[in-house]
Amino acid sequence: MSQPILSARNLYKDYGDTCVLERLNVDIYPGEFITVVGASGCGKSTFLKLILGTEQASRGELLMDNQPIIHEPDEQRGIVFQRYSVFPHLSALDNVMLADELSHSRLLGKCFGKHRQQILKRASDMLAKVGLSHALNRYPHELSGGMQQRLAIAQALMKKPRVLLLDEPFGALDPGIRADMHKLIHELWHQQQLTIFMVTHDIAEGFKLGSRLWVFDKVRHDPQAPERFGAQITYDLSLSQSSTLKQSELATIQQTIHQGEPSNE
Ligand SMILES: Nc1ncnc2c1ncn2[C@@H]1O[C@H](COP(=O)(O)OP(=O)(O)OP(=O)(O)O)[C@@H](O)[C@H]1O
Repeated sequence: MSQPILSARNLYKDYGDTCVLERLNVDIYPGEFITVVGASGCGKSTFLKLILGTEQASRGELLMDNQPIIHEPDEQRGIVFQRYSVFPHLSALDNVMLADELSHSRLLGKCFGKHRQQILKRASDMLAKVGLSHALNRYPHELSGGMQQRLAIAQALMKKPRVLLLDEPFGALDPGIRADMHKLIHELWHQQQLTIFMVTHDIAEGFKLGSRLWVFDKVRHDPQAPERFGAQITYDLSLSQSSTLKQSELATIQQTIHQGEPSNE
């Protein structure tokens, strides 16, 4: 088996006195598609931020290629949020070109001549890959929700990241559009040989898309001090074996995800 691309070793994340994540010990291998579910506020986005490098572990280690992860975002890690991943004042094409232009010309953020032509070609190809060839010059507010997420994915992939982080990327989309996005993300996963983490509130989406599904939940509770203990990975399922999942386990996972939400009864 290949070496892990990422490893958590006794990883904790606290905010002040609140423990959000505790004692995570896990290896992630190149090419895995990990879907992450869990109750609201249990620390799913925090885990993505630790991988992205915008947050740091409070204790323990997060390793990438067996080295401590770099504590700032870099080209190896791309992220797409549910909303607001793209710049509203730039056209689709300019949004996708921006990171490359900035890395060639930090001062101006604009390239000229041959460099610009190369970046333009790559950006157009990337937008074609996500099905946005017809919308190169449109601004984000002129795009539908699904198109905006396609744009955000194109932008994140321009730097050829090895790890793609998706924080509820399809949560705001209609079901039909979601199905199209599922197809797209699966194609890109294979084509670009990505390792993907995707947070979702939709367990069916988690099972459908992932090669591995994690459930985050607290295993220890202190009623006097709810902030004392953080979430751990309580289920780590290889989805090729998901058929062996018992109905009772599925019900438990569903309960875990929806705990704390108002009931409809
Ligand atoms: N910068 C921060 N400072 C202090 N507390 C924070 C910060 N970021 C997150 N938290 C807290 O950490 C906990 C986990 O937040 P996080 O956003 O990771 O949860 P989540 O599982 O992604 O939730 P949701 O499903 O609702 O998006 C929450 O209690 C949140 O209030």
